Amino acid sequence: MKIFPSSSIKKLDAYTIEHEPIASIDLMERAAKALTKAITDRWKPETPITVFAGPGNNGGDALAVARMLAERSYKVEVYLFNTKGELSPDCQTNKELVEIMEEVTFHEISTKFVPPALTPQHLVIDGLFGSGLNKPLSGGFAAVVKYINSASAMVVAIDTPSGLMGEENTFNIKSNIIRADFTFSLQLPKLAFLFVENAEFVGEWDLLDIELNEQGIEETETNYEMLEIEDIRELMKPRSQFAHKGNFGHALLIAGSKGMAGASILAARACLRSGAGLLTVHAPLCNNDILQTAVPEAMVETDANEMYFAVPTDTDDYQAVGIGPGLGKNEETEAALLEQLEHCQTPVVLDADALNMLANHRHALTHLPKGSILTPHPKELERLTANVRILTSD
Ligand SMILES: NC(=O)C1=CN([C@@H]2O[C@H](COP(=O)(O)OP(=O)(O)OC[C@H]3O[C@@H](n4cnc5c(N)ncnc54)[C@H](OP(=O)(O)O)[C@@H]3O)[C@@H](O)[C@H]2O)[C@H](O)CC1
Ligand SMILES: [K+]
Repeated sequence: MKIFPSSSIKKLDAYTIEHEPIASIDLMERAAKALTKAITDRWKPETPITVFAGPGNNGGDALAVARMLAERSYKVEVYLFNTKGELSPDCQTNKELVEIMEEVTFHEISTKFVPPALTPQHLVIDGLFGSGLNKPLSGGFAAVVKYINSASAMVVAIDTPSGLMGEENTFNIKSNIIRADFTFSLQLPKLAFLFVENAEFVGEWDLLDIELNEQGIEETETNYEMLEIEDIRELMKPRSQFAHKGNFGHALLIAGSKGMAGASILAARACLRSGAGLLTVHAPLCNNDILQTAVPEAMVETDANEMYFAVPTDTDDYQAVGIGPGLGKNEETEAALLEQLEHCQTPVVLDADALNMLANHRHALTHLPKGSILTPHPKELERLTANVRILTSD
């Protein structure tokens, strides 16, 4: 699934509006219906609802949701923040529709805001800002966010938690971002949802289909994509009825050391599970019996060293080589790794300790065989890239 930066989302809306075609107010109505369904599926009509709406289309969505919930007998109170005396056209239209409803308690805030009581039974709907946020929140809006965050009510964010930038939040102010329990995002997830440091703001998130134009999504380029199970499924090649282990390549795994047999077992199982026909694990003698018992499907080639990887092996007969899990960082292992890579013509997957050791020998990364893959976790990546900027600018 493609992930678009906030700057492209407006274009995708516009594409749908032009090509479906649909009036933008009707697209908002569609979004509000989907949001209302997601809310009414989870919260009963007895739930008191407080809606916080901003001046843009995120606020417009929130006002339309307020109207639809009131039509379904929910008790709804609305706070529309119109501090500049200017609302987006669709927000204005939805304001006019909701403010006349007897069932809704409506407040338009231009200057003074007296915060409402929010109990643990309340559901807050955050429609202050969505994909149109262009800088971190401050001033009055930040105060409203802090108030909502300090309350014990449940919070549902429309499209995105208000205050969270769609992509880059390194310099954002954490206390000025809504901490939602649920985020119902319209059609597409925001890149920011996928970063662990934003989980406290986004809460549980779900995508609501608002039928944005498929062709628009296809034609619009983006640097980000989220791999889903369907994408992986498409990569899997069908196997013929008469296929056998000899048809699916022979992998070599250089892994494990004394006390780290587990890493080599997990990597060996993963390698076989991902489809390699044959697997040989190059391991120190001390791990031989463990490996042969735990992963009988794999062959074991023992290193001349009993405890750790110390002697490079011939890789010519293999189609892929995995190096790293549980290797340890012994000096001899480090030397063996460098020598192994120097002579290796077969694509390698470098993981774990192989990456940790290569952090001190980055030159070795420049002549890896074509098709090689590095799989660092964030800490390993940090070690690998430490001081890179300083090194390249010198
Ligand atoms: N396809 C879809 O996803 C659909 C989305 N919809 C909803 O629309 C919003 C995006 O609406 P938009 O009007 O573009 O933007 P916002 O509502 O998020 O906010 C715009 C206003 O906010 C002001 N702004 C921006 N940053 C700040 C800030 N830090 N402090 C104060 N004010 C801020 C901005 O004013 P400027 O003068 O700064 O431009 C705007 O007034 C999307 O999230 C969905 O909820 C559609 O309803 C359906 C299709
Ligand atoms: K929001």
